[in-house]
Amino acid sequence: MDITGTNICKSFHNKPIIKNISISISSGEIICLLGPSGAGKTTLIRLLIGAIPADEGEIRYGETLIPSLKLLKKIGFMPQNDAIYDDLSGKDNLSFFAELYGMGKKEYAGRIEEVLQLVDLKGDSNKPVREYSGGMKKRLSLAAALLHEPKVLLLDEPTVGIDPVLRKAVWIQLKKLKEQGKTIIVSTHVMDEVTECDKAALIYQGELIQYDAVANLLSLTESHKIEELFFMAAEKKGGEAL
Ligand SMILES: Nc1ncnc2c1ncn2[C@@H]1O[C@H](COP(=O)(O)OP(=O)(O)OP(=O)(O)O)[C@@H](O)[C@H]1O
Repeated sequence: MDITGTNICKSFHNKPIIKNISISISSGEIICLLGPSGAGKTTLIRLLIGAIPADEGEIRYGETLIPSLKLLKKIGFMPQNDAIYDDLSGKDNLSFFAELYGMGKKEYAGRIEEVLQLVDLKGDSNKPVREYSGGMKKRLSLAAALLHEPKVLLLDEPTVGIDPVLRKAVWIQLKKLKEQGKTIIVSTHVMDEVTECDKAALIYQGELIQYDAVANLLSLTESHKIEELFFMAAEKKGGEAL
């Protein structure tokens, strides 16, 4: 499902946080929203799922305007701070989310096993989440976002706080999901992760400073490092890049 944002603006307390961003994401692509802390990535994701309204502009999934109750079932969202319950087991957390998504018990029992397998948590699914490591919690959150087989996945910093081996495992899973035709939007401030994506949207101080295929973006740099594009943006604006 293609996603199109047109002239999106959002302010908090009269301070512009998202400044006239237009972006098109084609079905089946993995794109990353890359930018330093405070650039506006989480705010843009919240706008893209319809969790907060834009002050100006519009967002459409296909032809449908966001927010839309009908679309909610097609969207999987993984927040930055894992929204899972420590006292419940991994499996009980997933049952809870399945009920929230309005899935029937018969439907979700099998699906829970599938997503647990996908994130490699089958062996630990009966343990309470308080006994999980940070990486296991991230993987459980990813499983929760996938339960209802959404067409579009928005993941807010899915690899923050997890070690490089698990980070790689998350990316392998995301690529498998892309192969299944899912559209995936991932926010990150880890510049290296950009090479895992088809396209990168570089967000700096609430503006979309570049949006292109990763190879094209790298060709704009001398160092072949994406940081350089932020340094150039900072120089223009007299601010700090990272
Ligand atoms: N609900 C809110 N009310 C007021 N200000 C907010 C709100 N949400 C975000 N902001 C502000 O908007 C700016 C962008 O925040 P946002 O969380 O979108 O950045 P980010 O790029 O996701 O950062 P990080 O990488 O640290 O998560 C910050 O200055 C933040 O304080």
